[in-house]
Amino acid sequence: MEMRPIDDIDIGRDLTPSLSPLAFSLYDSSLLSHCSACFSPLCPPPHQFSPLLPSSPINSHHAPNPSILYCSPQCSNSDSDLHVSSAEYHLHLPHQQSHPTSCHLGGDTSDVRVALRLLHLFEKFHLISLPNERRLERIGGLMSNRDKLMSVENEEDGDILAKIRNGARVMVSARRMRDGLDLDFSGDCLLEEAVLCLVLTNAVEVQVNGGRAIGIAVYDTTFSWINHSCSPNACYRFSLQQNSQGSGDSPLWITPAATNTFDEIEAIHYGVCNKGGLEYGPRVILRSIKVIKKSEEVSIAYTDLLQPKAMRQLELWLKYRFICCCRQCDTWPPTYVDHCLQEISAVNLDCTNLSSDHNFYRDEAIRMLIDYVDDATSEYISFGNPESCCEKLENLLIHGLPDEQSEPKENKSLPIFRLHPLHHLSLNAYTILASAYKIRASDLLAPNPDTREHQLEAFNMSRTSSAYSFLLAGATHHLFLYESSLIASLANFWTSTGESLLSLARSPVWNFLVKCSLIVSELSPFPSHKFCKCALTYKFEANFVGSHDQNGDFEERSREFLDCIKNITPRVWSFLAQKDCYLKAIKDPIDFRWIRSVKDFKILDCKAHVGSSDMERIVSRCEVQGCAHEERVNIVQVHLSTPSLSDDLFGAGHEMVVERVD
Ligand SMILES: C[S@@+](CC[C@H](N)C(=O)[O-])C[C@H]1O[C@@H](n2cnc3c(N)ncnc32)[C@H](O)[C@@H]1O
Repeated sequence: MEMRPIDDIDIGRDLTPSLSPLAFSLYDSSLLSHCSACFSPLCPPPHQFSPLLPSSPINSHHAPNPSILYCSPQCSNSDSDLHVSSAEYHLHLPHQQSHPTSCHLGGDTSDVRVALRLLHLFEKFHLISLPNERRLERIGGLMSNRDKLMSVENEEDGDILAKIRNGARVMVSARRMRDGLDLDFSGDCLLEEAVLCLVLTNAVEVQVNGGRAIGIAVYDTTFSWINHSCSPNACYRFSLQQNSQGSGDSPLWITPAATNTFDEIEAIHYGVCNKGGLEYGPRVILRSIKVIKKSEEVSIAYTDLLQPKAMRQLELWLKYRFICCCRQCDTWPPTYVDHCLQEISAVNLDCTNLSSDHNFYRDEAIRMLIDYVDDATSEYISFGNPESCCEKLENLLIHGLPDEQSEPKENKSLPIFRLHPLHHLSLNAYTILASAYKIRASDLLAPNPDTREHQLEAFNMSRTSSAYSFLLAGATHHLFLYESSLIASLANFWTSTGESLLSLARSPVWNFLVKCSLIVSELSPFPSHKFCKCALTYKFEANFVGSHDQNGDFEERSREFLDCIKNITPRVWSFLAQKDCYLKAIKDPIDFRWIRSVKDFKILDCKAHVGSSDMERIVSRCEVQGCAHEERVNIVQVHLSTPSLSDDLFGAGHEMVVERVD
């Protein structure tokens, strides 16, 4: 099945009203911090409410070891019945180790909890018709993809199969406990497996506050029949407001299209499933991000588009078992964006002598770089040490892989590989660094909020955090110029950057720095505390929220926004970047024209960064490499000098390896 528009669609239009979920659940990590019914953050006890069990009073926050919590009696009232009748109540979480259902689930249980809730819904609407296995490929119109997900071709497939099998057995146990049946069960779990596969195939992550994912939800066929593309023409956002379906909602602009008769027959279930949406929980709204012709398919991204092609393809295969053949994936040589996201620099690579060894070392280096970034990130996420995480990531960004990581093979010295600022690992690093510096700032202030010294240090960390946000947005902005579907991530990054800058300018230290003339004069009139939001955001909301003419002067607003960014960047960047070695080396966080693949390498663009004789060397080296290998060649923009921190880290010293097939 797929979805198509009912008419030609402009860019920036809501294509659906806000759609209610069929089932949803928080990730285990958010269960004690967010309400399980409305997903809003929980206040500290006693303003937390346990599920209402058949015999318990409504404010039963003293219930022993509840697995889920609500923010209000109303939320508890709405969801408790489903929690109990779906048998989710009988599914215990890993922290409740003694329970028979807990030992089978190693990781997060949200998939299993959503599957239990969906199974209950399907039974309620009589959508399950056992023992016909064919029916388990699609339930209520939603594809389970069971056959593909449960077939094993390699080791990773085996892990997924085990996860599905274990999850299905846990579901059976929970349902049998609910029904008072013997837990010693030896039958099959076909139905539970199919519903769990259906969740893996159709669930989307629910993101709040521009990016943080706190749970998953499954929507009806209007949303779930939309296929994936790595260059999608639509994106989606969530609304956590209760009863948000109202007069401001867009009408439905999309309709199903079937590719075979079986699917057409299944579409009969479409209406049934559509009536099963819950009246609470995260709602989803689809929006066009490109002009879409009536004959075109509507597509969204199932994966993070800021990953290079190989990673996107691997993720899509592991999660959904299809090979994406979209325009972005089918292009060879890879698109400019894919070049940028995947290629690494080799500092000491002698490019007159490129051999297959270098490709081998390069692949090894990529693996080591990924492991290194993972290790550094887990210092922060798993071990609560943001300082060590910052140190490791910045070391990597500045110096490349540390020496001990790249041991020489057979007495040959290895090329030193370095990430350039648009590589997907650099983008990951900026995200983590922005968050880690922010946490370090608040950790520093927590015990000593009034000490001027601590305030200043915390302010410096906050400004470094803002700078990394800015750099992430600027780098993504550059990629967006070549791939417009990156708009959804980009919008989130600019929003976080704006919020981070405004909170910096509202901090008490800002006024102190202004008084001491420590803030450069161009910045002192920054309209800090007057606004809690960007003035353009106010304008945008006034024009577009609730308006059916959403396309109105969208383009003009976008231009205004870009002008604003270009205007403030020179004034703001040097101030933000001044406390950080890596950031200081980046002259302009939104202008990355100096990173060019040879294909569109323009001498004029680079003259600003290197002298003309250097320029000639670059071009001639590229030509030499281009002629030297006929099939697959590495073209290296020559590293002109060993970069040092006092140099422009990426300007004169930058190089980038670009692969192409002649
Ligand atoms: C959420 S469903 C999308 C609707 C689905 N086509 C259907 O018929 O119900 C996700 C599944 O659709 C298929 N799919 C989605 N996008 C695809 C693509 N670009 N190429 C091939 N299969 C795709 C995969 O089987 C995937 O597991």
